[in-house]
Amino acid sequence: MAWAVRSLRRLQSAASSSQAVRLLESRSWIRNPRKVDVCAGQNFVLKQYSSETFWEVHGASLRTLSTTTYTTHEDASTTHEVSKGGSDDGTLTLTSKSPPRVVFILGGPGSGKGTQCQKIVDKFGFVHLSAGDLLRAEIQSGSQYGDMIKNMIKDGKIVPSEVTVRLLLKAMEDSKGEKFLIDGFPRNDENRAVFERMTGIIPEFILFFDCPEDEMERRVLGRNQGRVDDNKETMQKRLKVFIDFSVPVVKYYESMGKVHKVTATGSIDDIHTTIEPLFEQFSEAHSTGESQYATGKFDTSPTNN
Ligand SMILES: Nc1ncnc2c1ncn2[C@@H]1O[C@H](COP(=O)(O)OP(=O)(O)O)[C@@H](O)[C@H]1O
Ligand SMILES: Nc1ccn([C@H]2C[C@H](O)[C@@H](COP(=O)(O)OP(=O)(O)O)O2)c(=O)n1
Repeated sequence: MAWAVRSLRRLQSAASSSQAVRLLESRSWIRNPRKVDVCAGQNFVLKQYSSETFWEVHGASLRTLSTTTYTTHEDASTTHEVSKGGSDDGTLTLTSKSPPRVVFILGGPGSGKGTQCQKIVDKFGFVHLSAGDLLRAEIQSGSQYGDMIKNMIKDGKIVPSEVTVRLLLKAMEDSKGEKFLIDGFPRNDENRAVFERMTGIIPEFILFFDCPEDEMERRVLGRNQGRVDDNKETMQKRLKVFIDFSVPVVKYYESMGKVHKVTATGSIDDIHTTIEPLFEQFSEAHSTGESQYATGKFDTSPTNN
């Protein structure tokens, strides 16, 4: 979960008393691991610095910080008590970490996102996270949000972003992966903004499966997975939601030059062959330590218009 730590604007000693001592404020320290002495009983306020760097915070001998990492949000600093006891002084080690690499997989319902993700996972070792699967698992888990999620899915609506992003983040952290295919997300602008705000992650690129509506409907109605939303009535609503809310997100990323549009008709293998070079290029760029995220060098020109 080390990657989940947002970069820190500053790390302050912020004990409730007025003796709070600022430990770090300038940017210079963020480049290298840094050790900071702390005293028992202090609190620390962790704040985001920017979306470029992620931080791991370990307390060498501090009970409450040992192997703990933190996520901070743009609009909310997080206060952590370092130690409750009086004999637990120690050292914090701050280590910068690379953010995880994320590719968003978008396309209408039934356009083949999940099918292609599986093939990419098999070959390129990404962790595949389907937002829809996570929401369905949340229903099954008996969560307090279960009924709400189920009703919204049944009605073809988009579940509130805070719920979906929290599920995604947890799955990312649990997986311990470093590169992710996030499938069926972001489905609207709110999804996109909340994800960016909560993680600071900018996607490497977006793969958009372009499929005619009648083909999507045919596939969904033939999918036979017992889903509450794979019926004609809900499918009509999902297609409308897709056009009204998801297509604008694709356009947003298009304006950033991040979208690879893939024609989603044709055989499963042919479509895979079309998108494979994109992931080969991605793997090559990252095996040499380069990152589009960091360098802007990754070729994001569309593969198949
Ligand atoms: N290229 C394709 N041609 C025909 N059927 C496909 C193709 N890709 C996927 N399918 C089938 O269409 C259905 C929907 O695919 P899926 O990957 O679940 O779509 P999505 O994740 O976009 O909703 C599945 O039954 C799948 O087997
Ligand atoms: N980001 C997301 C993804 C899915 N959902 C909900 C609403 C969607 O209609 C359902 C099903 O999504 P899923 O991606 O599994 O399936 P389709 O691409 O529609 O076939 O889940 C959501 O609310 N927010």
